[in-house]
Amino acid sequence: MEIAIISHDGKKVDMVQFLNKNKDILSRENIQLIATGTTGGRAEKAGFKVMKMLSGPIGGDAQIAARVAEGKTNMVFFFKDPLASHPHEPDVSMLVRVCDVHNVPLATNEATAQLLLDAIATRV
Ligand SMILES: O=C(CO)COP(=O)(O)O
Repeated sequence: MEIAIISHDGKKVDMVQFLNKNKDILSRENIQLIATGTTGGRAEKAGFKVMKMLSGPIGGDAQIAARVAEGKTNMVFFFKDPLASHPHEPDVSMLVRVCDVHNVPLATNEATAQLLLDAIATRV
């Protein structure tokens, strides 16, 4: 199962904490992590194996959306910062839309991501 992790700058610390908290499941052999560039770099520093795309503002969200559309990415954890504006908002909306088009689970906050991860923990 391929899980994409993405976090806006204001949520990167939360994302790393979330990853560490769920290290057991996220390090399983049948889970592959992919990430936007900067989020992926933080995850690598925390010891995770991650396939990094471009940074979000220069196309990383779009690359992950393409993988969702191609059926390669099965779940998306996108810790959005609702209190900041983002120049690449069209890419963010596009990713959300593509997840809906393809019925791919998308968590836009930590609480939802935790529920999704707990739901698959017994299956992967
Ligand atoms: O901007 C982002 C998502 O829209 C995240 O990208 P980075 O992980 O490269 O910062």
